[in-house]
Amino acid sequence: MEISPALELGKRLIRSILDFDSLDSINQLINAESAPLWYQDPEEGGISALHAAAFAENFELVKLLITKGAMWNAIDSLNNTAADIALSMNNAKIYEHVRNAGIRSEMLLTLLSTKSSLNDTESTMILKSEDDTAAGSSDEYLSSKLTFKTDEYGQDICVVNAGEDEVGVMMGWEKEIMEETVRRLTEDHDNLQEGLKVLNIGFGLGIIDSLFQALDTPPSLHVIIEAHPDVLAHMRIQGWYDKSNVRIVEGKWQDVMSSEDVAGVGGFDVVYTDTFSEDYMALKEFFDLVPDLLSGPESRFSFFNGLGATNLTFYDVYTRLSDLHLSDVGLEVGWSDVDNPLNDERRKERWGKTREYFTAPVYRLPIARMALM
Ligand SMILES: C[S@@+](CC[C@H](N)C(=O)[O-])C[C@H]1O[C@@H](n2cnc3c(N)ncnc32)[C@H](O)[C@@H]1O
Repeated sequence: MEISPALELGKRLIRSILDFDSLDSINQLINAESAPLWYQDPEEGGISALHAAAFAENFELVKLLITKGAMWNAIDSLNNTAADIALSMNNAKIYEHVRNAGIRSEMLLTLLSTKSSLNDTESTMILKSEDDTAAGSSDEYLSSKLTFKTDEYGQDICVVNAGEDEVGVMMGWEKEIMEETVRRLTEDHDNLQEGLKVLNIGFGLGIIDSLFQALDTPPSLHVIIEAHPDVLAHMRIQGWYDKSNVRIVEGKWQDVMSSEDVAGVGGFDVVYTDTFSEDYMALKEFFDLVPDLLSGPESRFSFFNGLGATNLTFYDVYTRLSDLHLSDVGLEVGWSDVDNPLNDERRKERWGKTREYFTAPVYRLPIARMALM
């Protein structure tokens, strides 16, 4: 097939890098001939020049390409970024260089998109979800029908249809992550004996809420914010509305934070959020509210750290971005690794027919507190 001269140059650049040509001749293609750095060669598995430089383990060239504007988050046909390739080759130096370029670029994009005039900037490639099915669009999700069922492997799941796929809103296998989260949120908490004041956003299967209720001393107050009508109906059938220490706030968290049941409480001992179909910008918006939701230095905050978890580099970038943004609002995060319970042979069984959304080998669990001055 005939391709344009510009694409031909892009192809030559990738070939030249893979052939270990000298930095001078590669520079010639980039600087004098303006070979396009964005080009991804379908005949080479969809790799870009940056991928090729990671394959060739050419650190100087990786640095040069990043300086010249190569896209750190381009993925090849196997869904790998250049950083993933460096990681698979155990090249920490290249991995960190590309990943750090990602963190810088996403920090900048978050900053730009919070300025009102640039609110809808198209360039937020990771931060903004481009999926307008129920899995990526909050409005679409909230008006979709949910199904609660036990799958063919005996696992409780709550699913929604997103385009052709069935996507898990919450799946039973996540229980181990929720258990560890509750343990770390409550262990040795100063107010544990008198009953914690807990705020949870997103009920799903009610796994984390059931764990809070099952504490030796149940919460003195347990506020749950939930937006989906089918989940609320499910909660009613299960008797959550009848529990004396539980208050259910119906609606999107974005709309109810100033309500008496949330702002009127005067601060919580534990705050957790785990919503669905929301992107990083929404999470960042929530982070900004957290200091006002906590009652004091003993209070703890956590969130389901699942964004980007189908790609190691993206997961790392999101995790570090969260850490930086939480520190901007005065919160210090302790991270711990929990083995992904899907690493074993049960993996295929656990996903059943649903779309996989968490494939990282470890879950990076955050526990944040007000940083001491
Ligand atoms: C992944 S599930 C939560 C699972 C829960 N952590 C558990 O342990 O079962 C996400 C929940 O958040 C709800 N949700 C999504 N967007 C929301 C929003 N903007 N405000 C409040 N709830 C929301 C969904 O309807 C769903 O019930």
